[in-house]
This record gives sequence, C-alpha cells and structure tokens, in this order.
Amino acid sequence: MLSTTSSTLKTQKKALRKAVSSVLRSLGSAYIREQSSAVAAKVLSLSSFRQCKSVSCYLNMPMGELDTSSIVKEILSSGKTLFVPKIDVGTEGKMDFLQVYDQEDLQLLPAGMWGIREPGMEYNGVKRTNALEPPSELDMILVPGVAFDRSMARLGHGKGYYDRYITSYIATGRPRPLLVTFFACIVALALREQLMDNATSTNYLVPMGEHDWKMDIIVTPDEVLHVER
Ligand SMILES: Nc1nc2c(c(=O)[nH]1)N(C=O)[C@@H](CNc1ccc(C(=O)N[C@@H](CCC(=O)O)C(=O)O)cc1)CN2
Ligand SMILES: Nc1ncnc2c1ncn2[C@@H]1O[C@H](COP(=O)(O)OP(=O)(O)OP(=O)(O)O)[C@@H](O)[C@H]1O
Repeated sequence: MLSTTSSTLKTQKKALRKAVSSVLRSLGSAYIREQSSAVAAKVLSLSSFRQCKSVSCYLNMPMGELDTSSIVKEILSSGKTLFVPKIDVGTEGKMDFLQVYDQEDLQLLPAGMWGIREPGMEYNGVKRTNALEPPSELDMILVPGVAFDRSMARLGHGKGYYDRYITSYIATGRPRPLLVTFFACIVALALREQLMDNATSTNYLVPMGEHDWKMDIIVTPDEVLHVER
C-alpha cells in the first residue's frame, strides 16, 4: 500500500493488534488446546513440512498463542534440525535462531522475556549452531503472529523481529525459507467482523509496510491457505 504513510500504518497495526490480542487473551485454555492440536495435525501433514530438514519453530508464550509443543517434539523425533528464537537483548529488534539438539535440551530451556523459553548461547559448553551463519540452512520458518488475512499478510507483536530476520537471512544469499504461520480460527472470524466495521478503500485487512514479508502457508484449524512461489 504505497499511499499509506508509515505513521498511519503504525496506528492501524497497533489498533488491530490491540483488538485481536484482547480476543486471544480471552480464549480459555481448553479451547486453545483444541485449536492447537487441530492446527498441529495440519502442519505435520503438510508435504513441505514432511520434506524439510531444517525448521525454525517458536516456543509459545504461556498465554494467547497456539501451543507449538507437539510440532516441536515431532521436529526433533523425526530427525529434522530444530532452531528456536533467541532475542538479542543488545541489538534493537534483532533475534537469532539457535539450534536445540534433543528433548532433554528442550525441556531444560529457561523462560526469558514474556515467559518465552529461550536457549542460552552455549549447550554443554559448546556454542550452539546459529541458523544465520552458513553452512546452516533453514528450509522452513514457523512464524508466530497475531493476525493474518487472505492476501497472506501477517501482523506480529510489533517489534519487527521476524521481518528483520527474514531480510537478514536472505541477504546472506541463501534461498528464502518457506514461511508458515498458524492461527486459531476464531481470531480470523473476529478479524473479518472487524474488517467490515472498518472497511475503507483498502483491500488489506492486515496493513502491510515495505518491510513486511508475506507468508507462503497459513494454517488454521479449519483450512490451509497456500500461495505458489
Ligand atoms: N512464542 C514467541 N516467541 C517469540 C516471538 C513471538 O511472537 N512468540 N517473537 C516474535 O517476534 C519474538 C519475541 N517478540 C515479542 C515481541 C513482543 C511481545 C509482546 O508481548 N509485546 C507487547 C505486547 C504486544 C501484544 O499485545 O501483542 C509487550 O511488550 O507487552 C512478545 C514477543 C521472538 N520469540
Ligand atoms: N527489515 C526491517 N528493517 C528495518 N526495520 C524493520 C524491518 N522490519 C520491520 N522493521 C520495523 O520494525 C517495527 C515493527 O514492525 P512491524 O509492526 O511490522 O512488526 P511485526 O511484524 O508486527 O512484529 P514481529 O515481526 O516482531 O512479529 C516497525 O517500525 C518496522 O518499520
């Protein structure tokens, strides 16, 4: 949306984030569990997921996100390489994806900011593999998000971590990983209602800026949205 100034964009994103976050926070844990297992089953059966060798998956926050634990477990038990996000507190908006080696390693990860479990830089005294540093490669990134729309636009938590990461990864000359995100469907429904309330001249439900990357696959408990690349 070239006509959208960055401050309007920020305001629109903030409003949408606030509205959806409050819906997310109001969802009961049984409901989240149900939606999570429906979404996980769909993710695990994607042929792109089954074929990929190296995946980044986020470890969900205690509230307001789908539970990724069964996906993470499957990544490890099927012998794929698992990377998880670690915020770089020293650099604004920067995050790394560090390798988590096995179930025991995973279980011992301590919770950091926002209750998100994160690896330390080292494991058993050895520096963890960093997905940004060749020869590491990422085939797929499972991206967290607050809202999405049918144009495959995604709204995150507003710090730009994932958009920046994807840009830096591609800058190293490696092929762009497949970007997959998933949501509880009630959020999509809530958003559609919102779109009608706020309908303006824009076709985008989620406002997009120049830095924002579109997703390749969006999974909800009811459907899988795909785009061809
Ligand atoms: N599970 C998980 N891990 C992740 C992310 C994520 O979205 N989910 N991230 C994805 O980038 C990075 C962390 N980024 C985050 C950025 C902001 C907030 C957050 O809650 N911020 C606001 C509240 C905004 C909201 O209501 O949405 C705050 O500061 O209180 C959380 C994580 C890396 N790891
Ligand atoms: N590749 C980038 N380079 C520089 N700044 C960026 C980049 N991507 C995003 N930003 C900046 O980061 C801030 C937050 O971006 P945005 O609102 O799109 O985050 P988000 O996608 O909702 O969050 P996240 O990616 O953390 O889940 C904005 O000010 C944006 O301009």
